[in-house]
Amino acid sequence: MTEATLCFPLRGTDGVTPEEVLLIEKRRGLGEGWYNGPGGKLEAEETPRECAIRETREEVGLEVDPAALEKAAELTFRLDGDVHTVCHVYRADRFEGEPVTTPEARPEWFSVEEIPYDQMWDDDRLWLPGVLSGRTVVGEFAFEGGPPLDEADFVDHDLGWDVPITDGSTTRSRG
Ligand SMILES: COc1nc(N)nc2c1ncn2[C@H]1C[C@H](O)[C@@H](COP(=O)(O)OP(=O)(O)OP(=O)(O)O)O1
Repeated sequence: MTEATLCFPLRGTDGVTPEEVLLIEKRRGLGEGWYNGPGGKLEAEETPRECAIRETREEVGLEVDPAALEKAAELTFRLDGDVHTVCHVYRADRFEGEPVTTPEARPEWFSVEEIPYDQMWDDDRLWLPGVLSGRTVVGEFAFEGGPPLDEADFVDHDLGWDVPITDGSTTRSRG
């Protein structure tokens, strides 16, 4: 089982819903060629928050303000019945720097009204709109026909909205 993060930097957050979200076109690894948030796998001894901040720095060069990093979702992705990845999802409305392309990712700002769901993981259209509107969600998603996960079929899901979510690792003692 892999533990991973996603971070969604937001612009224009004066109202309830932000105007824009920074996505990356993933240039290598799982989900290559699709849009997603910056993110990746937890390293040894790293908390999910530390991972989200590090991955956003490494993938697009933005320095997220830790005080503005808000956990929005905890998503479990199953492949052929087994837990494949637990993913901690964050919103961030304060950060420094301008996004840059790196070997891992090409960043692009999108209006929240024009997110390219047809070029993203199949599950994203089910939870990302709620996350961008400030809600919390715990979700479980079933894929079949892998590995790899990004060649499997999305077959089922279960979502719990507006629930309290913890901000620690699901498998490690440090939070
Ligand atoms: C199954 O549905 C998924 N949906 C979304 N939106 N994101 C997903 C899904 N499954 C995995 N992810 C995310 C979780 C991670 O942020 C990335 C995969 O990261 P990767 O395996 O490339 O991890 P890195 O640490 O960046 O890679 P390196 O090992 O190359 O450093 O996808």
